Amino acid sequence: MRADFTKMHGLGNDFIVLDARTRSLPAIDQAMARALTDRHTGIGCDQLILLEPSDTADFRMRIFNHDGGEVEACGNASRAVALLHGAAASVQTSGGVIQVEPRAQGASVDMGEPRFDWEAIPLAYGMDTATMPVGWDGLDKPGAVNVGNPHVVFFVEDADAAPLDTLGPEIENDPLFPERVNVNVATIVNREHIRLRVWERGVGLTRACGTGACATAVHAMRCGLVEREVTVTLPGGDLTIAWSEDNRIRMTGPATEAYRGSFEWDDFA
Ligand SMILES: N[C@@H](CCC[C@H](N)C(=O)O)C(=O)O
Repeated sequence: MRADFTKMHGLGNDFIVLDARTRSLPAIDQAMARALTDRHTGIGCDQLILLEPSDTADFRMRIFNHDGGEVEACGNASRAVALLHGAAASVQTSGGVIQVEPRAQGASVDMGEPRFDWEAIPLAYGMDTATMPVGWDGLDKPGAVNVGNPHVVFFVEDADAAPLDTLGPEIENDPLFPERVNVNVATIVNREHIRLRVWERGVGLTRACGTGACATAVHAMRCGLVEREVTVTLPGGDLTIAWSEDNRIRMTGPATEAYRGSFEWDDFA
């Protein structure tokens, strides 16, 4: 069987989107997700996105990382699917229901409420998630936030100089994080601007991470370091993140369709 896909990205964090909302597709397992996301022998991307019908929202978005693992949330993909859908919609994810709204050249997304309890991150044992008493070779005292998926955030002098390629995988796989974790290193430029690099769980270094931008901005706001609306500059470009008085995170930024294509399902199954 031939299957259609759309190749999209949000600030260079790229996706294969498969749309099974009106035409069902065979089940996707971890091995198939890995085969499709492979940049040498597959189509290649950071995340594979599968759209399906939903009983509780306008549609459901499932997210598979580059390593094939299925995860709960993806901020950049939320904007991409808003663009693809072409209208405001509620989207069921395993991290919660989010609200997407296409905008000129992108989308704005209500990402829901952040969670700070150590059990909700999740961490292996209890501690203060605003200033965690832990460290890894010079990266220390991070904060932890769950914005649908788990994040740890380090404030550093110079995010570009942080050794994320070596410490990222170490921290991602530390037993402190039973579900593993996305690792953010951030520099506060001023009260309205943060620079950020992200080591994504199940992927590695990416050009941008929407949930990482949300988690980092909210942690910086929780620490009183920035205003309740900030620009977060990632290697791939800028996102605007706001945390409202009623505890909801709004992310606004670009999304792009790169091209469409099709592939033979059995070649990857
Ligand atoms: N690229 C994403 C996050 C994708 C999932 C993440 N790697 C995880 O494992 O939680 C984003 O834009 O938020």
